[in-house]
Amino acid sequence: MSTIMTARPTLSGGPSFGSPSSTATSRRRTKFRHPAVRMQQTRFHTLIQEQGTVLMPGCYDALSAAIVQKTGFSAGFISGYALSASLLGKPDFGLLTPPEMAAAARTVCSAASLIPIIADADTGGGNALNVQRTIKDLIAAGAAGCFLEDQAWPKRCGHMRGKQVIPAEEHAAKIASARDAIGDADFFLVARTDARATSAKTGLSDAIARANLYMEAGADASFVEAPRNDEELKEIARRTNGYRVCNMLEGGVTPLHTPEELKAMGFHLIVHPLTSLYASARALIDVLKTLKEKGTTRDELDKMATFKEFNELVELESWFDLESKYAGMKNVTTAVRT
Ligand SMILES: C[C@](O)(C(=O)O)[C@H](CC(=O)O)C(=O)O
Ligand SMILES: [Mg+2]
Repeated sequence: MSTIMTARPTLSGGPSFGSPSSTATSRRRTKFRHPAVRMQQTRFHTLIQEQGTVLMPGCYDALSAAIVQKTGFSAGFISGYALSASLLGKPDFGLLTPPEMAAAARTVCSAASLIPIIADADTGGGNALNVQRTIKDLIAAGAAGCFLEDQAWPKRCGHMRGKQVIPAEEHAAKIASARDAIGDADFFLVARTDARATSAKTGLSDAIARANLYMEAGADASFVEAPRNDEELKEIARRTNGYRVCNMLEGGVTPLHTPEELKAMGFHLIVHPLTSLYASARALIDVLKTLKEKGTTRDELDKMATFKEFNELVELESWFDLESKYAGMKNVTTAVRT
C-alpha cells in the first residue's frame, strides 16, 4: 500500500529542482501549478529511490511480460509501438486505441503481477476529458503508471519524421487532468514531450521548457523524446526538474547507453521499449526462413526454446498440481452426494 507524501519525494542522483529557464515558462508555471501538493509515494518512486535508475524493458503481451519478470527486471513497460506491431501488425502511427492498450495492460499486469508496469498512453485518446477515461482504465487494468505525450493526433513513433505537437498549455492541462484522475492511486505519471523534433534550432529548448511546465502541472517525471547526442542528453538532465526518463531505442536517433552512464548524466527511468519486439521478430524471421527453405527445424533447435523450457516458463507444473487438487475434491463431492 502506498503512503501519502506531503511534498514531492527527495530526488536522489539528479540535480535539484531549478528555476524556470524562461519568462514564458515562468508565466505558465503560475497558471499550471497543480493544487495537489500531496503527491503519492508510488511503487516507481520507491524503486527509483532504492536503485537510482530503473531499467524497464518493453513488452507487448502476457508472454513477453512474464519473460521480463522471470529474467529479473524490477519493472516493465508496455510499448505502444510494440503493441501496435503485435496486436495489429501495424506501425506506431496512431492506429492503436486506448481501449486496446487497456485490454493489453490487463493481461500483461496479470502475467507479471510481481513487478510494476508502465503503460504507453500515447496522447491519452483526445483532450483532457478523454485523458481521464484513459488513465482510469489503465489503473483498473493494474498498470502502475503511464507515459502521456504532447503529439498532435494522429501521433507517430517518436523517432519517425513528420511529428507535430499540440500547444504546451493544452498538454499541461491534460497532465493536470491526468493527475486529478489518478487521485490517490499508486500510479506514476510521466509527461513526454516530442517538441525536440519540431525545430533543429529551438526544438531542444522548447522541449526542456515543456518538460518543466508539465512537471508543474502534476507529472511525476518528464521524458524529452529523441535527443540527438550526448550533449543534448546532458543539457536535458541539467535543465529539467525532477525525475527524468530516457528512451534507448535500437536504431533510433539517441545514442545507446548503459544505465550507469545514464545515471551519471542524471536520468532515473531507462526504457528499452523495442528490445523484446525486435529480438522476437529477428528470431521468427530467421527460424521460419530456414523452415521454409529446408522443410524441417531439426538443425535449428538451439535457436528455439525447448518444450521443457517453455513449459517451465508458463509454469505448467503448477497447473498439474491444481488439476490434482480439484480432481481429488471431485471424488469427495461425488462421495458426499451418493
Ligand atoms: C517509447 C515508444 O513510445 C513506444 O511506443 O515504445 C516509442 C518507441 C520508440 O520509438 O522508441 C517512441 O519513442 O515513440
Ligand atoms: Mg509509444
